[in-house]
Amino acid sequence: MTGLTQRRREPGEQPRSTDGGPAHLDLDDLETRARSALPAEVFDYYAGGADAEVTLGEAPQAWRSWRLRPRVLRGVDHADLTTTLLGTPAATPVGVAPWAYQGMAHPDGELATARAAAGAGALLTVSTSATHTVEEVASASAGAPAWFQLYRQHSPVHTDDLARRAGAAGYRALVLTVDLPVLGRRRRDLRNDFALPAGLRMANQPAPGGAPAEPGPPWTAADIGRFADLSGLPVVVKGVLRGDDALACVRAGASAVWVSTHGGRQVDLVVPSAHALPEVVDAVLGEPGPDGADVEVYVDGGVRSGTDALVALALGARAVFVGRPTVWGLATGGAAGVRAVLDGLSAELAHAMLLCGVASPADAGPDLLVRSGWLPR
Ligand SMILES: Cc1cc2nc3c(=O)[nH]c(=O)nc-3n(C[C@H](O)[C@H](O)[C@H](O)COP(=O)(O)O)c2cc1C
Ligand SMILES: O=C(O)C(=O)c1ccccc1
Repeated sequence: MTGLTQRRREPGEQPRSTDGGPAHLDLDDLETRARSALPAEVFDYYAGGADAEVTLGEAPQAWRSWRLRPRVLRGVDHADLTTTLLGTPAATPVGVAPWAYQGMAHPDGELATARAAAGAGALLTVSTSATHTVEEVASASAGAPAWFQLYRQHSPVHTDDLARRAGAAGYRALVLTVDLPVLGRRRRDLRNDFALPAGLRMANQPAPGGAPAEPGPPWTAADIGRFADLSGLPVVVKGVLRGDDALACVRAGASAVWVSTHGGRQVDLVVPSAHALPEVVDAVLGEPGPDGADVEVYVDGGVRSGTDALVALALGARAVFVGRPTVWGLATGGAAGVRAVLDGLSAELAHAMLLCGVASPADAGPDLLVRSGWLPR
Protein backbone atom coordinates (compact mmCIF):
# COMPACT_ATOMS: atom_id res chain seq x y z
CA MET A 1 0.00 0.00 0.00
CA THR A 2 2.75 2.41 0.96
CA GLY A 3 5.71 1.40 -1.23
CA LEU A 4 7.21 4.52 -2.73
CA THR A 5 9.82 2.63 -4.66
CA GLN A 6 8.62 0.30 -7.37
CA ARG A 7 10.57 -2.44 -9.06
CA ARG A 8 11.13 -1.94 -12.77
CA ARG A 9 8.49 -3.63 -14.93
CA GLU A 10 9.49 -6.44 -17.24
CA PRO A 11 9.14 -5.55 -20.94
CA GLY A 12 5.47 -5.97 -21.92
CA GLU A 13 4.31 -6.35 -18.30
CA GLN A 14 1.08 -4.49 -17.52
CA PRO A 15 1.28 -1.85 -14.80
CA ARG A 16 -0.07 -2.95 -11.44
CA SER A 17 -1.05 -0.89 -8.45
CA THR A 18 1.51 -0.59 -5.66
CA ASP A 19 -0.49 -2.90 -3.38
CA GLY A 20 -0.47 -5.68 -5.97
CA GLY A 21 -4.16 -5.15 -6.71
CA PRO A 22 -5.64 -4.85 -10.15
CA ALA A 23 -3.87 -2.72 -12.71
CA HIS A 24 -4.87 0.91 -13.09
CA LEU A 25 -8.23 1.11 -14.82
CA ASP A 26 -8.29 3.42 -17.83
CA LEU A 27 -11.86 3.40 -19.15
CA ASP A 28 -11.16 5.99 -21.85
CA ASP A 29 -8.42 3.79 -23.26
CA LEU A 30 -10.68 0.74 -23.01
CA GLU A 31 -13.41 2.54 -24.94
CA THR A 32 -10.92 3.53 -27.63
CA ARG A 33 -9.81 -0.09 -27.92
CA ALA A 34 -13.43 -1.27 -28.09
CA ARG A 35 -14.10 1.23 -30.86
CA SER A 36 -11.30 -0.32 -32.94
CA ALA A 37 -12.36 -3.88 -32.10
CA LEU A 38 -16.04 -3.52 -33.03
CA PRO A 39 -17.81 -2.84 -36.33
CA ALA A 40 -18.67 0.87 -36.42
CA GLU A 41 -22.45 0.36 -36.25
CA VAL A 42 -22.11 -1.97 -33.26
CA PHE A 43 -19.90 0.53 -31.43
CA ASP A 44 -22.42 3.27 -32.22
CA TYR A 45 -25.30 1.18 -30.89
CA TYR A 46 -23.48 0.55 -27.60
CA ALA A 47 -22.03 4.04 -27.18
CA GLY A 48 -24.90 6.13 -28.45
CA GLY A 49 -27.78 7.95 -26.84
CA ALA A 50 -31.10 9.51 -27.80
CA ASP A 51 -31.55 12.59 -29.95
CA ALA A 52 -28.70 15.11 -29.49
CA GLU A 53 -27.08 13.00 -26.72
CA VAL A 54 -27.11 15.85 -24.19
CA THR A 55 -28.14 13.60 -21.28
CA LEU A 56 -25.55 11.02 -22.33
CA GLY A 57 -22.79 13.62 -22.16
CA GLU A 58 -23.96 15.16 -18.88
CA ALA A 59 -24.18 11.90 -16.93
CA PRO A 60 -20.54 11.63 -15.81
CA GLN A 61 -20.30 15.39 -15.27
CA ALA A 62 -23.28 15.31 -12.93
CA TRP A 63 -21.48 13.07 -10.42
CA ARG A 64 -18.57 15.46 -10.66
CA SER A 65 -20.68 18.48 -9.69
CA TRP A 66 -20.20 17.30 -6.06
CA ARG A 67 -17.07 17.63 -3.95
CA LEU A 68 -16.05 15.27 -1.18
CA ARG A 69 -15.49 16.29 2.45
CA PRO A 70 -13.10 13.57 3.69
CA ARG A 71 -13.34 12.53 7.34
CA VAL A 72 -9.94 12.23 9.07
CA LEU A 73 -8.76 10.67 12.34
CA ARG A 74 -11.69 8.24 12.43
CA GLY A 75 -9.58 5.12 12.84
CA VAL A 76 -10.66 3.71 9.48
CA ASP A 77 -7.84 1.58 8.09
CA HIS A 78 -9.88 -0.77 5.94
CA ALA A 79 -12.86 -0.28 3.64
CA ASP A 80 -15.21 -3.26 3.61
CA LEU A 81 -17.23 -3.22 0.37
CA THR A 82 -19.47 -6.17 1.19
CA THR A 83 -23.18 -5.50 1.23
CA THR A 84 -26.56 -7.10 0.69
CA LEU A 85 -28.97 -6.13 -2.07
CA LEU A 86 -32.51 -7.25 -1.22
CA GLY A 87 -30.91 -9.74 1.08
CA THR A 88 -28.60 -11.06 -1.64
CA PRO A 89 -24.96 -10.92 -0.49
CA ALA A 90 -22.52 -9.07 -2.78
CA ALA A 91 -18.78 -8.47 -2.43
CA THR A 92 -19.19 -4.93 -3.75
CA PRO A 93 -21.92 -2.33 -4.22
CA VAL A 94 -20.85 -1.99 -7.90
CA GLY A 95 -23.11 -4.18 -10.05
CA VAL A 96 -23.58 -4.92 -13.75
CA ALA A 97 -26.51 -3.08 -15.38
CA PRO A 98 -28.61 -5.07 -17.86
CA TRP A 99 -27.54 -4.48 -21.44
CA ALA A 100 -28.81 -6.04 -24.62
CA TYR A 101 -27.19 -8.01 -27.42
CA GLN A 102 -23.94 -8.99 -25.69
CA GLY A 103 -23.20 -11.53 -28.41
CA MET A 104 -22.19 -8.62 -30.66
CA ALA A 105 -19.35 -7.76 -28.26
CA HIS A 106 -17.99 -11.27 -27.75
CA PRO A 107 -18.97 -14.77 -28.93
CA ASP A 108 -19.71 -15.85 -25.34
CA GLY A 109 -21.83 -12.74 -24.80
CA GLU A 110 -23.91 -12.82 -21.62
CA LEU A 111 -22.23 -16.06 -20.47
CA ALA A 112 -18.85 -14.30 -20.27
CA THR A 113 -20.33 -11.36 -18.38
CA ALA A 114 -22.04 -13.76 -15.98
CA ARG A 115 -18.76 -15.55 -15.26
CA ALA A 116 -16.98 -12.25 -14.70
CA ALA A 117 -19.62 -10.95 -12.29
CA ALA A 118 -19.59 -14.25 -10.39
CA GLY A 119 -15.79 -14.06 -10.07
CA ALA A 120 -15.90 -10.46 -8.88
CA GLY A 121 -18.75 -11.10 -6.45
CA ALA A 122 -20.67 -8.33 -8.24
CA LEU A 123 -24.40 -8.52 -8.71
CA LEU A 124 -25.36 -9.30 -12.32
CA THR A 125 -28.52 -8.07 -14.01
CA VAL A 126 -29.45 -10.01 -17.14
CA SER A 127 -31.39 -8.28 -19.94
CA THR A 128 -34.53 -9.68 -21.55
CA SER A 129 -32.87 -8.75 -24.88
CA ALA A 130 -30.03 -11.20 -24.38
CA THR A 131 -28.43 -13.42 -27.02
CA HIS A 132 -28.56 -16.36 -24.58
CA THR A 133 -31.67 -17.62 -22.80
CA VAL A 134 -32.77 -16.88 -19.24
CA GLU A 135 -31.74 -20.42 -18.27
CA GLU A 136 -28.39 -20.47 -20.11
CA VAL A 137 -27.19 -17.33 -18.34
CA ALA A 138 -28.41 -18.67 -14.99
CA SER A 139 -26.25 -21.79 -15.43
CA ALA A 140 -23.20 -19.72 -16.44
CA SER A 141 -23.58 -17.81 -13.16
CA ALA A 142 -23.02 -21.14 -11.40
CA GLY A 143 -24.88 -20.30 -8.22
CA ALA A 144 -23.75 -16.67 -8.06
CA PRO A 145 -26.76 -14.43 -7.45
CA ALA A 146 -28.27 -12.63 -10.44
CA TRP A 147 -31.35 -10.57 -11.20
CA PHE A 148 -33.46 -10.75 -14.34
CA GLN A 149 -34.54 -7.58 -16.17
CA LEU A 150 -37.97 -7.82 -17.74
CA TYR A 151 -39.24 -5.90 -20.75
CA ARG A 152 -42.90 -5.82 -21.64
CA GLN A 153 -43.33 -8.12 -24.62
CA HIS A 154 -45.67 -7.74 -27.53
CA SER A 155 -47.71 -10.61 -26.17
CA PRO A 156 -48.68 -10.35 -22.47
CA VAL A 157 -48.69 -14.15 -22.30
CA HIS A 158 -45.02 -14.12 -23.27
CA THR A 159 -44.19 -11.40 -20.71
CA ASP A 160 -45.83 -13.45 -17.94
CA ASP A 161 -43.99 -16.54 -19.12
CA LEU A 162 -40.60 -14.76 -18.89
CA ALA A 163 -41.39 -13.62 -15.35
CA ARG A 164 -42.22 -17.20 -14.33
CA ARG A 165 -39.10 -18.55 -16.05
CA ALA A 166 -36.91 -16.04 -14.18
CA GLY A 167 -38.35 -17.25 -10.88
CA ALA A 168 -37.91 -20.90 -11.84
CA ALA A 169 -34.31 -20.39 -13.05
CA GLY A 170 -33.22 -19.09 -9.65
CA TYR A 171 -32.87 -15.35 -10.25
CA ARG A 172 -33.17 -13.44 -6.98
CA ALA A 173 -35.18 -10.41 -8.17
CA LEU A 174 -37.15 -9.19 -11.14
CA VAL A 175 -36.15 -5.79 -12.52
CA LEU A 176 -39.02 -4.13 -14.39
CA THR A 177 -37.64 -1.56 -16.82
CA VAL A 178 -40.34 1.09 -17.12
CA ASP A 179 -38.59 3.82 -19.12
CA LEU A 180 -38.99 2.10 -22.49
CA PRO A 181 -42.66 2.26 -23.52
CA VAL A 182 -41.11 2.68 -26.98
CA LEU A 183 -37.48 2.78 -28.06
CA GLY A 184 -35.81 6.22 -27.95
CA ARG A 185 -34.77 7.95 -31.16
CA ARG A 186 -31.14 7.09 -31.54
CA ARG A 187 -29.76 9.06 -34.44
CA ARG A 188 -26.65 6.93 -34.84
CA ASP A 189 -28.75 3.75 -35.17
CA LEU A 190 -31.15 5.42 -37.61
CA ARG A 191 -28.23 6.61 -39.74
CA ASN A 192 -26.58 3.18 -39.63
CA ASP A 193 -29.87 1.34 -40.14
CA PHE A 194 -28.76 -0.73 -37.14
CA ALA A 195 -30.14 -4.25 -36.68
CA LEU A 196 -28.99 -7.31 -34.75
CA PRO A 197 -26.34 -8.94 -37.00
CA ALA A 198 -27.17 -12.19 -38.80
CA GLY A 199 -26.30 -15.23 -36.75
CA LEU A 200 -27.40 -13.64 -33.47
CA ARG A 201 -30.88 -13.81 -32.07
CA MET A 202 -32.88 -12.48 -29.17
CA ALA A 203 -32.79 -15.80 -27.41
CA ASN A 204 -35.75 -15.06 -25.14
CA GLN A 205 -38.16 -14.28 -27.97
CA PRO A 206 -40.56 -17.04 -28.95
CA ALA A 207 -39.63 -18.77 -32.22
CA PRO A 208 -40.98 -16.84 -35.21
CA GLY A 209 -44.04 -18.22 -36.97
CA GLY A 210 -46.43 -18.30 -34.01
CA ALA A 211 -49.87 -16.70 -34.19
CA PRO A 212 -49.63 -12.88 -34.16
CA ALA A 213 -50.27 -11.66 -30.62
CA GLU A 214 -52.52 -8.83 -29.52
CA PRO A 215 -50.48 -6.27 -27.61
CA GLY A 216 -51.63 -5.92 -24.01
CA PRO A 217 -52.36 -2.62 -22.27
CA PRO A 218 -49.30 -0.60 -21.16
CA TRP A 219 -47.85 -1.42 -17.75
CA THR A 220 -49.11 0.46 -14.72
CA ALA A 221 -48.11 0.44 -11.05
CA ALA A 222 -50.60 -2.41 -10.53
CA ASP A 223 -48.34 -4.68 -12.58
CA ILE A 224 -45.64 -4.47 -9.91
CA GLY A 225 -47.57 -6.68 -7.49
CA ARG A 226 -48.74 -8.93 -10.30
CA PHE A 227 -45.19 -9.67 -11.48
CA ALA A 228 -44.02 -10.21 -7.91
CA ASP A 229 -46.74 -12.86 -7.55
CA LEU A 230 -46.08 -14.46 -10.95
CA SER A 231 -42.33 -14.76 -10.45
CA GLY A 232 -42.29 -15.23 -6.69
CA LEU A 233 -39.50 -12.62 -6.65
CA PRO A 234 -39.04 -9.16 -5.16
CA VAL A 235 -39.55 -6.46 -7.79
CA VAL A 236 -37.12 -3.64 -8.58
CA VAL A 237 -38.49 -0.82 -10.74
CA LYS A 238 -35.79 0.55 -13.08
CA GLY A 239 -36.00 3.90 -14.85
CA VAL A 240 -37.50 6.12 -12.15
CA LEU A 241 -36.42 9.79 -12.04
CA ARG A 242 -39.06 11.39 -9.77
CA GLY A 243 -39.90 11.14 -6.10
CA ASP A 244 -43.65 10.85 -6.70
CA ASP A 245 -43.15 7.93 -9.10
CA ALA A 246 -40.77 6.23 -6.67
CA LEU A 247 -43.31 6.44 -3.87
CA ALA A 248 -46.06 5.12 -6.14
CA CYS A 249 -43.85 2.12 -7.02
CA VAL A 250 -43.25 1.38 -3.35
CA ARG A 251 -46.94 1.70 -2.46
CA ALA A 252 -47.66 -0.75 -5.30
CA GLY A 253 -45.31 -3.35 -3.85
CA ALA A 254 -41.82 -2.61 -5.20
CA SER A 255 -38.93 -3.68 -2.96
CA ALA A 256 -36.49 -1.29 -4.61
CA VAL A 257 -36.32 1.60 -7.03
CA TRP A 258 -33.52 2.01 -9.58
CA VAL A 259 -32.82 5.60 -10.66
CA SER A 260 -31.75 5.64 -14.30
CA THR A 261 -31.94 7.57 -17.56
CA HIS A 262 -31.33 4.29 -19.42
CA GLY A 263 -27.84 5.56 -20.20
CA GLY A 264 -29.28 8.62 -21.97
CA ARG A 265 -30.75 6.34 -24.63
CA GLN A 266 -34.47 6.99 -24.23
CA VAL A 267 -35.43 10.66 -24.17
CA ASP A 268 -32.85 13.41 -24.27
CA LEU A 269 -32.69 16.39 -21.90
CA VAL A 270 -33.82 14.30 -18.95
CA VAL A 271 -32.37 15.12 -15.56
CA PRO A 272 -29.11 13.21 -14.93
CA SER A 273 -29.41 10.31 -12.48
CA ALA A 274 -27.03 12.09 -10.08
CA HIS A 275 -29.54 14.95 -9.77
CA ALA A 276 -32.65 12.77 -9.56
CA LEU A 277 -31.18 10.47 -6.91
CA PRO A 278 -31.59 12.77 -3.85
CA GLU A 279 -35.26 13.42 -4.68
CA VAL A 280 -35.97 9.69 -4.99
CA VAL A 281 -34.06 8.84 -1.81
CA ASP A 282 -36.01 11.54 0.09
CA ALA A 283 -39.33 10.23 -1.20
CA VAL A 284 -38.86 6.60 -0.16
CA LEU A 285 -36.44 6.87 2.78
CA GLY A 286 -37.69 4.71 5.63
CA GLU A 287 -40.62 3.31 3.61
CA PRO A 288 -41.06 -0.40 4.22
CA GLY A 289 -41.04 -2.78 1.27
CA PRO A 290 -43.48 -5.68 0.96
CA ASP A 291 -41.46 -7.85 3.38
CA GLY A 292 -41.21 -5.05 5.96
CA ALA A 293 -37.53 -4.29 5.24
CA ASP A 294 -36.56 -0.77 4.14
CA VAL A 295 -36.95 -0.08 0.45
CA GLU A 296 -33.60 0.14 -1.36
CA VAL A 297 -32.53 2.70 -3.97
CA TYR A 298 -29.99 2.00 -6.71
CA VAL A 299 -28.60 4.21 -9.45
CA ASP A 300 -26.80 3.99 -12.77
CA GLY A 301 -25.63 6.32 -15.53
CA GLY A 302 -22.16 7.71 -16.15
CA VAL A 303 -20.48 6.07 -13.14
CA ARG A 304 -16.88 5.84 -14.35
CA SER A 305 -14.70 5.91 -11.24
CA GLY A 306 -14.56 4.97 -7.59
CA THR A 307 -15.16 8.57 -6.57
CA ASP A 308 -18.28 8.74 -8.79
CA ALA A 309 -19.52 5.61 -7.01
CA LEU A 310 -18.72 7.07 -3.59
CA VAL A 311 -20.76 10.20 -4.42
CA ALA A 312 -23.70 7.95 -5.36
CA LEU A 313 -23.46 5.99 -2.09
CA ALA A 314 -23.18 9.24 -0.12
CA LEU A 315 -26.37 10.48 -1.82
CA GLY A 316 -28.21 7.41 -0.53
CA ALA A 317 -27.83 4.75 -3.23
CA ARG A 318 -27.31 1.25 -1.82
CA ALA A 319 -25.68 0.10 -5.07
CA VAL A 320 -24.42 1.60 -8.32
CA PHE A 321 -24.60 -0.22 -11.61
CA VAL A 322 -22.40 0.21 -14.67
CA GLY A 323 -23.34 -0.40 -18.28
CA ARG A 324 -20.89 0.80 -20.93
CA PRO A 325 -17.70 0.16 -18.93
CA THR A 326 -18.64 -3.53 -18.94
CA VAL A 327 -19.48 -3.30 -22.67
CA TRP A 328 -15.94 -2.09 -23.37
CA GLY A 329 -14.50 -4.77 -21.08
CA LEU A 330 -16.41 -7.54 -22.85
CA ALA A 331 -15.56 -6.25 -26.33
CA THR A 332 -11.83 -6.03 -25.62
CA GLY A 333 -11.21 -8.92 -23.27
CA GLY A 334 -14.24 -11.20 -22.87
CA ALA A 335 -14.89 -12.41 -19.33
CA ALA A 336 -11.44 -11.31 -18.18
CA GLY A 337 -12.08 -7.84 -19.60
CA VAL A 338 -15.36 -7.47 -17.70
CA ARG A 339 -13.73 -8.82 -14.56
CA ALA A 340 -10.92 -6.24 -14.81
CA VAL A 341 -13.47 -3.43 -15.10
CA LEU A 342 -15.47 -4.62 -12.11
CA ASP A 343 -12.40 -5.28 -9.95
CA GLY A 344 -10.86 -1.97 -11.03
CA LEU A 345 -13.94 0.08 -10.12
CA SER A 346 -14.32 -1.72 -6.78
CA ALA A 347 -10.64 -1.19 -5.97
CA GLU A 348 -11.01 2.51 -6.78
CA LEU A 349 -14.10 2.73 -4.59
CA ALA A 350 -12.37 1.01 -1.64
CA HIS A 351 -9.42 3.36 -2.01
CA ALA A 352 -11.65 6.47 -2.13
CA MET A 353 -13.60 5.24 0.90
CA LEU A 354 -10.43 4.72 2.89
CA LEU A 355 -9.17 8.18 1.99
CA CYS A 356 -12.52 9.66 3.08
CA GLY A 357 -12.77 7.75 6.37
CA VAL A 358 -15.66 5.59 5.17
CA ALA A 359 -15.56 2.05 6.55
CA SER A 360 -18.42 0.48 4.60
CA PRO A 361 -21.06 1.37 2.00
CA ALA A 362 -23.59 1.99 4.80
CA ASP A 363 -21.12 4.37 6.45
CA ALA A 364 -21.31 6.76 3.46
CA GLY A 365 -23.70 9.66 3.96
CA PRO A 366 -24.52 13.17 2.80
CA ASP A 367 -22.02 14.69 5.29
CA LEU A 368 -19.34 13.59 2.79
CA LEU A 369 -20.59 15.98 0.12
CA VAL A 370 -20.74 19.62 -0.74
CA ARG A 371 -22.06 21.08 -3.97
CA SER A 372 -19.28 22.50 -6.05
CA GLY A 373 -21.21 25.77 -6.49
CA TRP A 374 -18.02 27.79 -6.47
CA LEU A 375 -16.68 26.13 -9.60
CA PRO A 376 -16.78 28.01 -12.89
CA ARG A 377 -19.62 26.48 -14.94
C1 LIG B 1 -25.91 -1.05 -25.23
C2 LIG B 1 -26.90 -0.88 -24.11
C3 LIG B 1 -27.99 -1.73 -24.04
C4 LIG B 1 -28.91 -1.61 -22.99
N1 LIG B 1 -29.92 -2.51 -22.89
C5 LIG B 1 -30.72 -2.46 -21.81
C6 LIG B 1 -31.69 -3.47 -21.61
O1 LIG B 1 -31.81 -4.42 -22.38
N2 LIG B 1 -32.49 -3.37 -20.51
C7 LIG B 1 -32.39 -2.33 -19.62
O2 LIG B 1 -33.14 -2.26 -18.64
N3 LIG B 1 -31.45 -1.37 -19.79
C8 LIG B 1 -30.61 -1.42 -20.85
N4 LIG B 1 -29.64 -0.48 -20.98
C9 LIG B 1 -29.48 0.56 -19.95
C10 LIG B 1 -28.51 0.10 -18.84
O3 LIG B 1 -29.11 -0.88 -18.03
C11 LIG B 1 -28.10 1.24 -17.90
O4 LIG B 1 -29.25 1.92 -17.45
C12 LIG B 1 -27.14 2.25 -18.55
O5 LIG B 1 -26.29 1.65 -19.49
C13 LIG B 1 -26.30 2.90 -17.45
O6 LIG B 1 -25.51 3.89 -17.96
P1 LIG B 1 -23.93 3.71 -18.32
O7 LIG B 1 -23.88 2.94 -19.59
O8 LIG B 1 -23.50 5.14 -18.45
O9 LIG B 1 -23.25 3.03 -17.16
C14 LIG B 1 -28.73 -0.59 -22.03
C15 LIG B 1 -27.62 0.26 -22.11
C16 LIG B 1 -26.71 0.12 -23.13
C17 LIG B 1 -25.51 1.04 -23.17
O1 LIG C 1 -30.87 -0.65 -26.52
C1 LIG C 1 -31.39 -0.51 -25.41
O2 LIG C 1 -31.06 0.44 -24.67
C2 LIG C 1 -32.41 -1.40 -24.95
O3 LIG C 1 -32.72 -1.29 -23.82
C3 LIG C 1 -33.04 -2.42 -25.81
C4 LIG C 1 -34.44 -2.48 -25.88
C5 LIG C 1 -35.03 -3.45 -26.69
C6 LIG C 1 -34.28 -4.33 -27.41
C7 LIG C 1 -32.90 -4.25 -27.33
C8 LIG C 1 -32.29 -3.32 -26.51
